[in-house]
Amino acid sequence: MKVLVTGTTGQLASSLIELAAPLRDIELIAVGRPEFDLTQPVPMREAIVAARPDVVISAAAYTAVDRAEDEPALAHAVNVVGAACIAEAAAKLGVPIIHLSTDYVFSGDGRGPHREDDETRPGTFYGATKLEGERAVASITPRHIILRTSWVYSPFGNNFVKTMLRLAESRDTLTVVSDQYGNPTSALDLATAILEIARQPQRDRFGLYHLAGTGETNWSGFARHILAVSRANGGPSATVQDIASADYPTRARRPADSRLCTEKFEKTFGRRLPAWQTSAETVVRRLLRAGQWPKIPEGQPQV
Ligand SMILES: NC(=O)C1=CN([C@@H]2O[C@H](COP(=O)(O)OP(=O)(O)OC[C@H]3O[C@@H](n4cnc5c(N)ncnc54)[C@H](O)[C@@H]3O)[C@@H](O)[C@H]2O)C=CC1
Repeated sequence: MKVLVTGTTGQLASSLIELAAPLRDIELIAVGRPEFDLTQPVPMREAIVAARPDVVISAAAYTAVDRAEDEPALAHAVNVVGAACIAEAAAKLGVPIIHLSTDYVFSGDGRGPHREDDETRPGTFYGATKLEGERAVASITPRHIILRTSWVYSPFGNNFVKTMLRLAESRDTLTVVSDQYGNPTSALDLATAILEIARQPQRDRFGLYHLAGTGETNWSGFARHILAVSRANGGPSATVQDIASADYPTRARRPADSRLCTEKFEKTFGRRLPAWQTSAETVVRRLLRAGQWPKIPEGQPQV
């Protein structure tokens, strides 16, 4: 079967490309910049229709949470108009779309874990555009599986794991916020689950789901685990000191508790993602083996 993914360099798209490469039953086609830009979604929509995939995975997004506050039009163009155009292509072909969304649709002021039908109230422009994107996709085609995920990391792109390793190379102590709770999710785990869904997109499974790594932590707990694994494997290490979000002001205010309840996904698809600690260990060890982690991303590393 042909599976098309939007984005060619993102964490999830890269994970899908890597995992699908050895598979005989899946031909993965990745479309993205520079040829296809979601701010010019019509050519992308036409390219998708012309490729005639059996399933579309809408993974590309404007994910710069802080910058979105200052570039609302661009974030909206990509996350709402772009997402809608991808859904239109899937609808035109009559094939299912698997669309990615975020825990940041929740304000995080209440207590998690959040269920799919809990009240959404994004506190960031990024979260607001992702929520509007979800709604656009759902209104364009009933053949949708919308997956809200959280705190994504992987061997690819920029993410919190790489940032912690990089910072630990040059600092003895890292200060990390300890009052924001969530579920770290390996893009490789997410991609594995998505490929499985793509193989069997039954009608009675269409809908909105939460899908994230099993277990929960806060950012400083996540950092401690990353650095403990790194230390045990001869990589960089540092002491992690807890700080409050109030002491680490960011342009966009992050949810305090954006934990996702994944029960609905587990009941429907009969599986859950591995424990976040195990998957984080796999990614840290892989990064250490590769011996490199790209430069620290601009601004806050959290999405
Ligand atoms: N990274 C995270 O922590 C989280 C991500 N998500 C969602 O999961 C999905 C996958 O995220 P990641 O792979 O981590 O994101 P990423 O930031 O690693 O990759 C985003 C991809 O979108 C592409 N993109 C951005 N603007 C584009 C445009 N104008 N035209 C074409 N492509 C464009 C980028 O080139 C990149 O390939 C996204 O929908 C994101 O909103 C949800 C929760 C957390």
